Amino acid sequence: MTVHVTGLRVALDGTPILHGVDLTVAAGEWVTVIGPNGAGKSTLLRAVGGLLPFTGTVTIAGTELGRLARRARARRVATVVQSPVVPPGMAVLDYVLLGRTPYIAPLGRESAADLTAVHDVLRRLDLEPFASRRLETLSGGERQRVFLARALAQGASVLLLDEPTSALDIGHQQEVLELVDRLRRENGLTVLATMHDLTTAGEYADRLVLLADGRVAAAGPPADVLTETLLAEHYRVRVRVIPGDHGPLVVPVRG
Ligand SMILES: Nc1ncnc2c1ncn2[C@@H]1O[C@H](COP(=O)(O)OP(=O)(O)OP(=O)(O)O)[C@@H](O)[C@H]1O
Repeated sequence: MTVHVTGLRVALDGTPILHGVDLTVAAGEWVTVIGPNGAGKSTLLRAVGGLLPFTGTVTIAGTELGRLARRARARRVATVVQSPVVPPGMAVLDYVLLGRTPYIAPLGRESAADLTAVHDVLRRLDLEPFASRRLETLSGGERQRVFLARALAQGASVLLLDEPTSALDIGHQQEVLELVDRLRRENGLTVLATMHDLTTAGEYADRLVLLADGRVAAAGPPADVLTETLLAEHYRVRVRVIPGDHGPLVVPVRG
């Protein structure tokens, strides 16, 4: 499903944060938003996920976000925010099952298909041994995988990922990103993510969007955005950009 964002403006508590962002993610494409702290990356993702009021237009497969009822929207778009609120005492299995809410009738019970979907995603994310554990007893990285599991269990065609691997060791980082990429290739999942690790961002995305002070400063294939000049200008850092097998490798160097 194509995501089309036009003239997106967001103000938080009266402070303008996004100043007219245009962005398209084609169906089955992976776009990652990069940019320095405070640039507005999370705000952008939350607005596209319908979690924040905004002006401008966001359409999902041609339908304006605001025209979709909550359940219909949840079947199309799943968002993993940076610090989800966790109901106290909830077991991993029950939390991931919440991802199936858009398919369960109000006051109804989950079906066998819902449970199969949940177990499938727990298996894919190495989370089966944690199924009955309370969420608050998990490590930060284990919990981050559970948040992703809930979003995947939602079965939406568009996945919004805000810093999905920030708490993961490099092994799990690669595993999680490869899984998302496989779902994208096999099921046509559309991915809009934010990431701080520029090399990883470039390795997995078809296109990068560099956000700075609430505006798009550059957009295009990773090699066009991950340049020493653009990164020096927007991150105030000296980097060396080295050609890699799956995109440029960005190495910070002492100035
Ligand atoms: N309620 C608020 N009132 C005013 N400004 C806010 C409010 N909430 C967030 N902001 C500001 O909005 C800006 C964008 O925040 P956002 O979290 O979207 O940035 P980000 O690019 O995701 O940053 P990071 O890389 O640090 O996660 C920040 O400068 C933040 O301080």
